[in-house]
Amino acid sequence: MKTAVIGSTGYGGAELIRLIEGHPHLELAMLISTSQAGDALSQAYPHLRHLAYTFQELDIAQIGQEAELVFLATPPGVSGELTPQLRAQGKLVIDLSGDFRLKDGRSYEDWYNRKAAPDKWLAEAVYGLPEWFAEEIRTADLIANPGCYPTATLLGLLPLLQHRMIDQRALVIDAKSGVTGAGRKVDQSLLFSEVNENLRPYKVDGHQHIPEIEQAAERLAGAEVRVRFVPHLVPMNRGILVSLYAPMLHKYTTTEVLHMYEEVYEDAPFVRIVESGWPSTKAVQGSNFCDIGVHVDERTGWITVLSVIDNLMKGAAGQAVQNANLRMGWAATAGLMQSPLFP
Ligand SMILES: NC(=O)C1=CN([C@@H]2O[C@H](COP(=O)(O)OP(=O)(O)OC[C@H]3O[C@@H](n4cnc5c(N)ncnc54)[C@H](OP(=O)(O)O)[C@@H]3O)[C@@H](O)[C@H]2O)C=CC1
Ligand SMILES: CC(=O)N[C@@H](CCC(=O)OP(=O)(O)O)C(=O)O
Repeated sequence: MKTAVIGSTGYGGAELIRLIEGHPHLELAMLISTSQAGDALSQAYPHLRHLAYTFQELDIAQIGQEAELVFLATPPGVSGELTPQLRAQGKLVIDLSGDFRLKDGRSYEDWYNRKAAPDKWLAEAVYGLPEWFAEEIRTADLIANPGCYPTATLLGLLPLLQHRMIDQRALVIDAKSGVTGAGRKVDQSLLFSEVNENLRPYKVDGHQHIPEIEQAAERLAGAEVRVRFVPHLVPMNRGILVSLYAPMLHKYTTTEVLHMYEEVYEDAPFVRIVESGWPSTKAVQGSNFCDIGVHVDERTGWITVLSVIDNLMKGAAGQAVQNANLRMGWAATAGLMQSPLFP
């Protein structure tokens, strides 16, 4: 299937190129760059110098002629503009940004502080978390790939809500991300000297992924969900660790809850339940896996869920390819079964 990547000089774009190159059914037809059109791919990404591609201008009409599937790996606000034009050309669109994840345009405007896409397109978009919303994704023409933090959080949280095991109004989510989560843009706060040997919270007073987490959680809970979410920046390249804490509604043992998770994710090839030891970001690095561990503290009646992903894989490009596989009826694992990179 002929594929275009818009935003191909960014980290998400580079990961998409790597995955599409190794995919049995996807073919890289166009690499779009608004800043480096005419340059060789190897100028932006020397590690891909074996691939003889040149970046092309953003030209919607040409994409219309040369590609069937378009991945948008662009900053917020861009796909809201481009997607209606691409859909008008009949293209299948998978958007890695937050532009189509929230159904309520006013909520997007509040949290992202920019104009939302038109309601018509927000209504058409399907939230692309394949483990939970596969039926809708199979027939979708516009897939809103989830955010990195929401992916790690929801894969850990939704089984508990589905089984009514926790108080959904008292969820505490402590999240930590590697620096590639912020993209390849130049930013003083992301300099080596500011990030290295440092651990710092950010957006403590409100992160744009809060409404996304609550929106998906409410679908499973059937009731209002409120989360207290605080992200932290960690001096490493890739990886997200989410630690989620909630009071349990009844008494369960860790073994019982682990068994429940095993059943829920029995047919999910990318979710690995960690039964002994604890999840760690290195164990999923470079892969599309999400590792989940749980612990019930019988003394306090609280559960801790620990969930890890590689933000650029299951948190972005890997999940986008997983959505393409599902939408096209290919094997869920097509082009995605790379083992994690270790050490
Ligand atoms: N990094 C991560 O872990 C995750 C990122 N995301 C989301 O995915 C999207 C991409 O993220 P990421 O790759 O990290 O970001 P980057 O900043 O690394 O790359 C974004 C790319 O978008 C292109 N771009 C910028 N402005 C425009 C424009 N006006 N029109 C078209 N293209 C433009 C640029 O490429 P060029 O100059 O070549 O056009 C740029 O390289 C973002 O929305 C992000 O929030 C989601 C989950 C995880
Ligand atoms: C480390 C870091 O800065 N991470 C980013 C993740 C951005 C992202 O994925 O945001 P959208 O897709 O919702 O735009 C952040 O916390 O804002």
